[in-house]
Order: sequence, then structure tokens, then C-alpha cells
Amino acid sequence: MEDESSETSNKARLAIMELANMISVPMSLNAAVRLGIADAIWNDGTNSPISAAEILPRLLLPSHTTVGGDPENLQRILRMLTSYGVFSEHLSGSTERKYSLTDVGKTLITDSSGLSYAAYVLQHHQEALMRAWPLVHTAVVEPEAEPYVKANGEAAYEQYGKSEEMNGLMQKAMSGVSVPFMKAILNGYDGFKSVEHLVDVGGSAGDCLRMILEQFPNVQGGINFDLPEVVAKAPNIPGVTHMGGDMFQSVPSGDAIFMKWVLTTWTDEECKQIMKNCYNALPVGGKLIACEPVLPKETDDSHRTRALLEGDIFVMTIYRTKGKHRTEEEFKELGLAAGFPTFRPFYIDYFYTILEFQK
Ligand SMILES: C[S@@+](CC[C@H](N)C(=O)[O-])C[C@H]1O[C@@H](n2cnc3c(N)ncnc32)[C@H](O)[C@@H]1O
Repeated sequence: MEDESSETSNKARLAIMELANMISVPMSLNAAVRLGIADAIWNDGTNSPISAAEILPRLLLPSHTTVGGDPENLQRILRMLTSYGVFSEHLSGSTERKYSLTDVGKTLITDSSGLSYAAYVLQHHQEALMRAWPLVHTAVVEPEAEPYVKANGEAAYEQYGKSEEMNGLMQKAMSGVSVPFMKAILNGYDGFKSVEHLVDVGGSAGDCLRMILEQFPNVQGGINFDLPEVVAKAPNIPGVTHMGGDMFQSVPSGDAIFMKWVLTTWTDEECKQIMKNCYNALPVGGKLIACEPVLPKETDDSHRTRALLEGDIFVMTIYRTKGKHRTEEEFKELGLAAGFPTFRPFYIDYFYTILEFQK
């Protein structure tokens, strides 16, 4: 029997307590976004350390808030998220704590286009999605139906399509994450150089295509292809034609196809179908340029591996029990099965990998 007072046992008991209480982390992050803490501290670029009591009057509090809110409870949230690198804590005197934003916290500041990672945090913690989480274990015992479907009676994308609020939040979340990613890859990847007609499959509001067109004037026109209810809400973008449809039926032709964060959501068979439809829409030599999270072969405790594995469980729970994050080898196999003889990965961003499949 293990000696409960040994250092190993002590560390193990601590680690399991941390894991068992881990839900406090995303829930506090969600609270921080709902309250607008990042913008309040940032204060148009100041980011000077301020106390919870000073942050409170700057927050997005509803009018019925009790006596202007509770600074002690706000400080508890700030402290916990400081431990996860969202805020920096500055101690002054014996008890006063002040907070500023770290680089991680700054990803939540609303930019001049109204975007940040905040919408992604909110999107992931909507009530309908939260209802699926206690059912993760059912993905093991009854993998036929997604936990999200068991909890809500229909698939996530079907529900987003019917609700203006969910659809709008999804688009804002995608834009908030995709815009900084695209800025990073467009400086390091030149695969769009010889493309004239580009199609973005599952392009949501069209931000990726807009940014590619801005950076590569050789791309004369782009088609943003997504579900009809999604493109109906997409803004006008010069040079971009929005087209509604179903990628499982067919996709529009172009000399290259871009597809970001789409394959992850679907099963191997569904991915092959989507990729075959892309193959059929391309000329010989044409490229499918996919950007997807790619799992490392080995499991470790790095931030990258954790972010990728956590996203994998999100997909399993919300979108498809057999939709998943894949390894480089698995993507290569999917490409071959869809007819693409050539495959090249480019590691520029830490979360998404660019996967080039050439016909
Ligand atoms: C995770 S989002 C990625 C959006 C965008 N590519 C980005 O990275 O910001 C997946 C997209 O696939 C779209 N989608 C889902 N099912 C689809 C279908 N059957 N045909 C076309 N698009 C679909 C969704 O509406 C959504 O915009």
C-alpha cells in the first residue's frame, strides 16, 4: 500500500484536486468575458495595474447589479485567472492587489473591427453546448449519437442555422480566431502566389478570403462557400462572391480551394467525401489548401498538445463523436483516399497546420 505521506502520494493528491476543480478555469474565463474585464483593464491602451474595486465601475454590469457589484468576488476571479496567465498581479502594501493584462489577456481586447478571442470563449460556453458536457462518457458507450444531439435533440450546425443569435456568435467567434491566424500565415506561406480563382469551402463570414485577396492581388476572384443560412448573413466583400450550398453534395470550381477548420469536425468517411468533392472541382495540378489542428504523434503536457487534445474532445462532444483532430499521417491517408497523390504540411502557426493536397 502506498505511503500517503510520501512526496509522490502528496503530489498525486494535489494533482487530482487540481483536475477535479478545473471547471473553475473555463467558467471564470467565461465570466471574465461576460463582464468585459479585458477591455476594462486595457482602457484604450493604458493597461495600468488597477484593483478590482477600480475595475468594477468600468464593467458591463446590468442595471440591477447590487451596489455596483462585489469587488472581493471579482478579485477572486482575477486571482485564479492570474494563476493561468491571463492577468498579471501587482501587490502593493500588505493587502492591495492590482491587475494588468498579460499577452494572453490581451487576446480578449476588442479590436477596431470589434473582434477578439472573446466571442470564441462565449460561443464555447453557450447553454446548449454546456448541456452536452455532462454526457461526454456517452460518446464511449453510445457513439452513434453526439452528446450535443442527446442533450439538445438536434445537431449543432442545424441549431445554429435556426437561431440568429447562435449563428451570429459562431461567425463572430470564427472571425475572432481566424483573422490573427491569417495575418500570421499570410506572411509565412506563399501557396496563393499563382492562384487566380480561389474557393473557400466552409468560409463562414468570408474573412479568410478577404485577407488572402488583400495580400495576393493575383487572386482575381474568390467564392466564399458555406451553408445558405451562413452566407445569407455574410457581409459584402469586394472581389468575393458568397455562395450557399452543401459541401457533401459538391463544391464550386476554382484553380485552388482553401478550407480552414472544416475537416476536423467530420468523420473519416465524411472527410473523404468533402475532399473528393474538392478533388473533382480542381484542375490537374490544382491544390486543396487545408488548415487544421494536427496532433503530434506522442502525447505530452505542452500547451500545444493540450490545446489540440482539448479541441479534440470538444469536437467529439459537440459536433461528431467520430469527428476528430488527426495526425499528419492520418491527413495524408485521407488525401490519398480522396485521390490527391501529393501532400505537404507547413508548420507556421502553433495551433493550425497548413496541409497542401495537390491533384
Ligand atoms: C469551424 S467553422 C470554420 C469557419 C472558417 N473556415 C474559419 O476557419 O474561420 C466550419 C464552417 O463549416 C461550415 N459548414 C458546416 N457544414 C457545411 C456544409 N455541409 N457545407 C458547407 N459548409 C459547411 C460551417 O457553417 C462553418 O462556417
